[in-house]
Amino acid sequence: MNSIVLSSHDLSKQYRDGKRDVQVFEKIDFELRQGEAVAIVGSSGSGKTTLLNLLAGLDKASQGSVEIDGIAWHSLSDSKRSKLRNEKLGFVYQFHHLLPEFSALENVMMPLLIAGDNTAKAKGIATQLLTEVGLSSRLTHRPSQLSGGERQRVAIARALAQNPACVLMDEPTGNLDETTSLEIQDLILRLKREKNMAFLVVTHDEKMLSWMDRAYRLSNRTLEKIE
Ligand SMILES: Nc1ncnc2c1ncn2[C@@H]1O[C@H](COP(=O)(O)OP(=O)(O)OP(=O)(O)O)[C@@H](O)[C@H]1O
Repeated sequence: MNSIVLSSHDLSKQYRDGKRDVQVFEKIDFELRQGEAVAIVGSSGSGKTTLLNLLAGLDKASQGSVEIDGIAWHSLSDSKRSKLRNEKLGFVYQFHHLLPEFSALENVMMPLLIAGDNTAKAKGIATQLLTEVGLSSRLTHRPSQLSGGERQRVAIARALAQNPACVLMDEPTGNLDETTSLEIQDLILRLKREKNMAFLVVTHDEKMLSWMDRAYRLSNRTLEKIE
């Protein structure tokens, strides 16, 4: 069986709201293995973003722990946590946050340059990734010159730049039409198959559930498996 990339144990989160504590969720046990695509759905305010941030080590749990490749986020210093996050995780959000003044190629090169690769190496890897997502003819286009689906594919290529074990996606098809959503679906399925990458997708799009390996609903402060 493929190894576990991301897991949570007894994970609880509460926020202090004025004088009272608001429990978002409690005692969540979760596992994501290499090569799996797993979805989490839930109504607005159910805690999906909070959970994603905890899994990514971007926020601290109230109780319980999250492990990435067997290492607990809370056992690391801030700098080691950032380093591990950059190495192991890729992020794709609905509003992809591409840098508007840079080309598709430069946007994908950026995390590699920040990680210390030289320009030639970063350019080579970014060109290959953009080719893999079907954008070899769009390398020099800026985000404003690309369609919504093309921008999302640039964001996916950028998330893959450091060959992460796991890609976390928040509403990856949220602002896309049906045809473009299907293209993103095909791309995720291919990357899963060819690179054995794990995908965790937070979505409102219930259509995505049909092609996921597993799906959960965040509701009543717990994660319920959707059968
Ligand atoms: N920093 C915070 N302080 C206090 N309460 C918070 C904070 N962040 C989130 N919450 C509350 O926690 C709950 C879960 O929020 P969260 O953003 O995780 O939900 P969500 O499922 O991602 O919602 P949506 O689908 O609308 O984005 C909400 O009730 C929200 O108001």
